[in-house]
Amino acid sequence: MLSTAPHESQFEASAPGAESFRVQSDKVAYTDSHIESTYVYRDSKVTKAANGKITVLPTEKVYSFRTERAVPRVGLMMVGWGGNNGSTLTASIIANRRNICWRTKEGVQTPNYYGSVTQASTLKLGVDEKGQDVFIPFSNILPMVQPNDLVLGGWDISKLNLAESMERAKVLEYDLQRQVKDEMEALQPLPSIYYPDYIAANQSDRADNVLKGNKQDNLEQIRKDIRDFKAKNSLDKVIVLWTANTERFSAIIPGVNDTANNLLKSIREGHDEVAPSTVFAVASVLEGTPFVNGSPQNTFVPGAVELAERQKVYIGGDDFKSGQTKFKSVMVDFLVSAGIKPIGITSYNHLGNNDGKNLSAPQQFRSKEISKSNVVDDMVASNPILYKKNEHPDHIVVIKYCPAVGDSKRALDEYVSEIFMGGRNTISTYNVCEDSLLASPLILDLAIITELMTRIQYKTDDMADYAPFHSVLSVLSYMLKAPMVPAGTPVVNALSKQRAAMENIFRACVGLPPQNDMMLEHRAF
Ligand SMILES: NC(=O)c1ccc[n+]([C@@H]2O[C@H](COP(=O)([O-])OP(=O)(O)OC[C@H]3O[C@@H](n4cnc5c(N)ncnc54)[C@H](O)[C@@H]3O)[C@@H](O)[C@H]2O)c1
Ligand SMILES: O=P([O-])([O-])O[C@@H]1[C@@H](O)[C@H](O)[C@@H](O)[C@H](O)[C@@H]1O
Repeated sequence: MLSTAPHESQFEASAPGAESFRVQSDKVAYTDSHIESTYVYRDSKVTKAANGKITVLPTEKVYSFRTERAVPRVGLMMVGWGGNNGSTLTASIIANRRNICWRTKEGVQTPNYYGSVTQASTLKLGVDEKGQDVFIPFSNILPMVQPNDLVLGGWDISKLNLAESMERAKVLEYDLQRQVKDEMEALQPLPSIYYPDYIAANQSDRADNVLKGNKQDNLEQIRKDIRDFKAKNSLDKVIVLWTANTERFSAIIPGVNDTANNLLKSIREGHDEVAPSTVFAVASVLEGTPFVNGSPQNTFVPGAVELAERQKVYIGGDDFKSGQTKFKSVMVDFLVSAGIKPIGITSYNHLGNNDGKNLSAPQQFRSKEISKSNVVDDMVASNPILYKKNEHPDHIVVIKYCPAVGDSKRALDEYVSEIFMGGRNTISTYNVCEDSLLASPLILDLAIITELMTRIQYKTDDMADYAPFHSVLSVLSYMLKAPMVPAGTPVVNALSKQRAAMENIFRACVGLPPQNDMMLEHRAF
């Protein structure tokens, strides 16, 4: 009998910062300071004998997790604070914090955090006594920083204050801008590092707020800025996040940036091949402050990664996955997992904001082309039925600068696939991505989840004590086009897998099993 019952579910939300639920299990303990869980991590080990016979052995490994419950006072320092993303996020947090509403031709708008996975998505906690799903806000799974509580600051090579930057960005409606203007005017980006060779020459007219001195002076100044910001605002923690312009790639040079000590020496000596973003990353790591790269350049040269690992400081990147690429990481996952073979992916967009202006220069475009092009590799590699070894779809990335469209990027994509019996399927999409309105919530999630990870430790039976995760925070991959992972570990771009990994790690921290969607209770009864 076909059921016409509506799919009813429950939604349980709690006041910001209040405990939303307790897991009743002998595998979970709630102390005043921590949530402690014991989690059985199950997987399958596959072995292939010489005769080709494959054996699969289910495995179990016990992890103990502990999460500090106290949410600290957190500062977010953005590099490129005066940019479209930085100014849009800042104004939006002010609007949410003060519940500022504004009028548009559609009527009265209210502030929200749509597009943030932590603030505007939910996860299934379980089922109630009627078998109905119970959902909670994603942010309720573990104690997380509330966006409204973030203390914002940062640097920019442009000396405009945040109100002038917001006006220059032309992202937010005037009626909202006018209501936050006073508070935004008081926000002034700190002078920043400017090495003209690293960003497009067309950015030079913005560079009127620039640090003097050599690279070592710059490093020490940025470290001091972080310390001063933390002290001035009585912060417990700071997260530094790069949302400044896309830089050209740095050449990886043995003896220059291949090890932590060589990189520190190169900064002392003022070597040309050390980018501003790498100086910021080194400064952050030396201050014990996590650093996240929202742009595509290779900020994290091998020496920077080694330094972060040595200092046990979290780093993450690269390049916010906000619209066109986010969609691509869903489309290709859908096609390949459905047994359909994409053979041509043509990814074109034009945008008219300053990001687009910077990307109109070849070297800066090349950085972006790399991060946008690699996003399908894991999905293609997962299906040798469709793809021979080293076979890939044709994947074209085109970005054009068109001032007329401003921040409202137009993404036109075409997916040509081989289907049943030699057939062809073509899917074309036209996606108007309001770039900064899509990227700003991701900056929130990157900061909030990075901070949460600094409060989670794990321990396995063969470890004497708890330890932090690996310094390269691959759990941030859902928000990033070119996810950084610990050396030798797999890169996952498929959006659904990225979200599941993040959710299930946090579920394990409160002793809950992974979400598996088997719904056996509705199938076998
Ligand atoms: N949807 C998106 O907006 C999106 C998605 C993915 C990646 N990104 C990346 O995020 C970054 C910011 O995007 P945006 O739209 O805000 O760009 P933007 O050009 O509006 O802002 C960048 C800001 O960085 C400043 N800047 C440049 N070099 C600097 C330095 N060395 N130190 C401090 N400030 C510096 C510029 O003056 C500018 O204010 C770009 O690299 C872009 O490629 C954006
Ligand atoms: O929408 P998305 O692909 O995730 O990301 C965007 C790109 O499509 C666009 O080409 C680029 O200019 C932006 O900086 C951003 O990277």
